[in-house]
Amino acid sequence: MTYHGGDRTVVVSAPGKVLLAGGYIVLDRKHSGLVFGLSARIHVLAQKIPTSTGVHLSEIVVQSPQFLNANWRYGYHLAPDGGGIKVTQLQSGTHVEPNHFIETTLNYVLSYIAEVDKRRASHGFEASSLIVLADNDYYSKPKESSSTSRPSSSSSSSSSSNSTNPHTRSLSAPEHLPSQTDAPVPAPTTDKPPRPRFRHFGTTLRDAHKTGLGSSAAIVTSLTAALLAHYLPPDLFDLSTPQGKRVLHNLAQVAHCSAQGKIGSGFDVASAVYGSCLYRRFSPSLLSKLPGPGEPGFGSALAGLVDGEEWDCEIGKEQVGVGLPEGVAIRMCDVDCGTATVSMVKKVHEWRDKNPAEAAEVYADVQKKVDELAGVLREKDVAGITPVMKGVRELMRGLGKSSGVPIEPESQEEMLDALEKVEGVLGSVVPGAGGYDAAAVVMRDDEETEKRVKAFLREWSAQKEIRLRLMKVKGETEGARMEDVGEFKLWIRSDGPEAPAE
Ligand SMILES: Nc1ncnc2c1ncn2[C@@H]1O[C@H](COP(=O)(O)OP(=O)(O)O)[C@@H](O)[C@H]1O
Ligand SMILES: C[C@@](O)(CCOP(=O)(O)OP(=O)(O)O)CC(=O)O
Repeated sequence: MTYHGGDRTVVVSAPGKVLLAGGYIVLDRKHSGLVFGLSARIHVLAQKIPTSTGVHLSEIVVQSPQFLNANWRYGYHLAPDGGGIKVTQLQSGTHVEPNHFIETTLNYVLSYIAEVDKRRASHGFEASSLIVLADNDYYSKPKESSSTSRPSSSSSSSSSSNSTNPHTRSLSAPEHLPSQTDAPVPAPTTDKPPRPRFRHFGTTLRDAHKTGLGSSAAIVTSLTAALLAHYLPPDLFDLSTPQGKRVLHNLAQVAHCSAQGKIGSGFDVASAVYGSCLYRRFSPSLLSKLPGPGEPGFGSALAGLVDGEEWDCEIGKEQVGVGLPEGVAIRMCDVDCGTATVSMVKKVHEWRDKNPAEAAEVYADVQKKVDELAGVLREKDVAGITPVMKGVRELMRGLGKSSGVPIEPESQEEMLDALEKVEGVLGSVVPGAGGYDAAAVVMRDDEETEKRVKAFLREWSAQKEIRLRLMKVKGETEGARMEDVGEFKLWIRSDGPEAPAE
């Protein structure tokens, strides 16, 4: 007999991140970093896959309909000796590349659920479908040729009754509706099609061009929350409560760290859950004793850790305040270049270990600027933003020079100096680890400033033969949240029960 813990249809979203100040120092628990959530979110819709009477389907299907070949099917079993629930990717027909972040998240979250919801028998997971929908800014625009060869929602679903709804117009629906790859190529039209909310990128995920907004943290967080909200009854998981957020944070951190190889400070998962904050990391030793998925004792050790009191990270929401000063926005510039965060971190750490006294001094100076920047933003001191941000840039440039790491490389320095002269721009930085791939701009939130910044970036791109663009995404303070299921009707299975909104 299968236990139904709720199996509700839910949609949860989590925001992307920008580490405005505190890169590198935030890896050390002595210090903290100022992180903002972003308006670009990754949404996960969780729903039941109905089966005929008497048939038991043990399958969890995850689909990312904005990409080619992005359907992952998993079987699952209870591992011996308390090893938790272990999933195995099922292959049928075309080879589907594994998705390490999704698979790891399923192992951790299903094991946690099986452990805390004792009423759920060992095989008590009803089959479910999870659909991932990422806001368009997470990836660079596909080239024109590829975008016209893919069915964009506006064409593929223009005959649907929902065609006037921008949320449902964006894509053909995933597998249970006509398949993306088989959908007809839209007839050429002279009208510019409306911009879909969730566009098809015309590539596999591996070939997609990420813009560095923190896709893995946002997907791990929203997938974790969707699974918890789908399978657990509300008395065991409620995202609107501090306890619900705590469980989500701890579980998503553990899963993300494991998938990522335990290298990050976790600021990206923290902001995916809580939104903007002054973040102090947890002690890395917290995770050191946890067995891996499937290993003896994994299930209970995981639940003990997630629900336990040892978490020493600090999420300073009050240090950041309720939002940015009126009329000021954080915007992101995609520089269309990659940066290797991991090797940069390694090199900075090598330098720090060889020069402990100098490094401690620089780290302390950066920390001062992090606190000052949080302070001017919190106090809505618009005039204070420019000098503090200049100070952040200077220190990060210095850290880069000392350690031999291109944190603010010359090409970025030159560009940011020129950008800061544009009227309405209050400050800029290379966010996070820095490098060549992005710039964050704090600017006046009005059309004229946006036009001037876009014109500047166009001109600079032409002059330097690079591709720089202002993304739509803006800094925002809210973290993970339940979404209105009604807005995602196109992706709700027509063969399943119409679900309550939340
Ligand atoms: N839309 C998506 N659907 C499914 N998986 C995704 C999606 N976006 C990101 N991922 C997962 O996250 C991984 C990217 O993580 P990573 O390289 O750390 O990038 P980021 O810096 O954006 O977090 C992908 O390989 C994939 O496993
Ligand atoms: C160096 C860091 O402190 C900041 C890196 O920030 P980014 O925003 O550059 O990160 P990725 O998008 O994952 O590359 C490492 C960390 O804190 O995890």
